[in-house]
Amino acid sequence: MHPTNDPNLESFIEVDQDSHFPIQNLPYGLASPQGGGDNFLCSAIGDYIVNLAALEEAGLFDGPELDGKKVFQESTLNAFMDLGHEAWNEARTYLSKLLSADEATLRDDESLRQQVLTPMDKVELLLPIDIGDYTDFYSSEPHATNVGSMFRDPENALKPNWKHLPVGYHGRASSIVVSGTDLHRPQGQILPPESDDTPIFSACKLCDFELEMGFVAGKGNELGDPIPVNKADEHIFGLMLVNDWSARDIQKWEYQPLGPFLAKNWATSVSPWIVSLAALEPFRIEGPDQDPEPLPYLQSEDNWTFDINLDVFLQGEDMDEPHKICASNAKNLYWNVAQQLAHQTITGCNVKPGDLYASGTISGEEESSYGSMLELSWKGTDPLEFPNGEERTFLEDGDEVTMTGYADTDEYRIGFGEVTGKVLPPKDLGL
Ligand SMILES: O=C(O)/C=C/C(=O)CC(=O)CC(=O)O
Ligand SMILES: [Ca+2]
Ligand SMILES: [Mg+2]
Repeated sequence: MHPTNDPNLESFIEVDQDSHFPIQNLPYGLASPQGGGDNFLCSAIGDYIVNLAALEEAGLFDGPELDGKKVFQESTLNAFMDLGHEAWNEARTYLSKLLSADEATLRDDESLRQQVLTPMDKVELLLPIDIGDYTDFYSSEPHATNVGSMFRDPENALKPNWKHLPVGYHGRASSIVVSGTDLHRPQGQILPPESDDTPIFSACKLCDFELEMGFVAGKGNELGDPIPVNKADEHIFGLMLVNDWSARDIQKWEYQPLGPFLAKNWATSVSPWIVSLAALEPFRIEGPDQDPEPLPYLQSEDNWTFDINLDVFLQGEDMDEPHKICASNAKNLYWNVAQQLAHQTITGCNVKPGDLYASGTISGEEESSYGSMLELSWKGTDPLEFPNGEERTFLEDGDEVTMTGYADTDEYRIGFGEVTGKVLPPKDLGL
């Protein structure tokens, strides 16, 4: 085990047992101080934000990879990600040491601590990466089976390609927003119930979320040179929570034969934190049996996956608190991130630092682990009931959806924080 993952490692900063941010995590983000001042790239420990720009400025990242670099003075993580996995590991090792209980450099320097540590509730967290391209896969078998059954044919829910390749589509990067951004219900073409072929213009009536995880590409590849599946780790910087908001009625009418288009381009929300692959290393578990055996370019050594708990909460305007409506896990994915990246690039397609690759909706076998309203309410036929007597088939105006994710051991928890967003009423477009 890498020393930065040692469960016995402790920081001089107190961290609650159930905090998402023990010293073994050290996620990456971008903070904006509430009282004004410049944004800065950061990490987190317990209830504190760690200013990476200040640590760099103080010359404390002085290893062979990072010495003299100014990557943390930037307004996104892209330049740092472009340095590659050896630089990421060096930053993690140095940060882990600086924050550890038996290292005096930061612990005993009051003025440096003032510059570097800020209570988390004194900053706003922004999107820490510049996302050039966004791909969304479709990699959970229960989800693909459920959607295939509802949209097409329950007898042939999975298309013949599904177990041979990680099905995906190219999404829209410009509308990716950070947690806390509220969104207007989208409008567009939908089919009214009385027609099979003549659409109307309407606000979306079947507004949905999708529980997903995304990985962020770090170092890219040259056009023409695929990333081999067992080298994918070196190109994946870390993981985020993703809510791929979806307009199911727009989708149902527009999607054939090229796949989702406007149904999913109006917003995709992500957590402000990127958790590194290095921090998730202890949570790699054996993946599902893949039968038929994938083609060689998709054969991932040890066929691993991640064990990460994922929960979804919904709070309507008249509800006193958020209610858990889904408990799923990243291990419900059939295809892992290495296979997804190998597949994305096998044609020679190049990826760039900051590209986002979402997993697809992560549903498990149990109804309580379905990762979308479409599945939870079974296309609106089986409403969810809430303690205040309200029901939901799809999202209503004012509904706030919050997703959270964490991997657990007995000793500590590696969390992603949360991704949250509220559905606002449709804008008046004067149409
Ligand atoms: O099966 C379909 O027609 C499309 C299903 C989806 O909603 C695509 C999608 O966003 C992938 C996913 O989240 O799993
Ligand atoms: Ca999706
Ligand atoms: Mg989207």
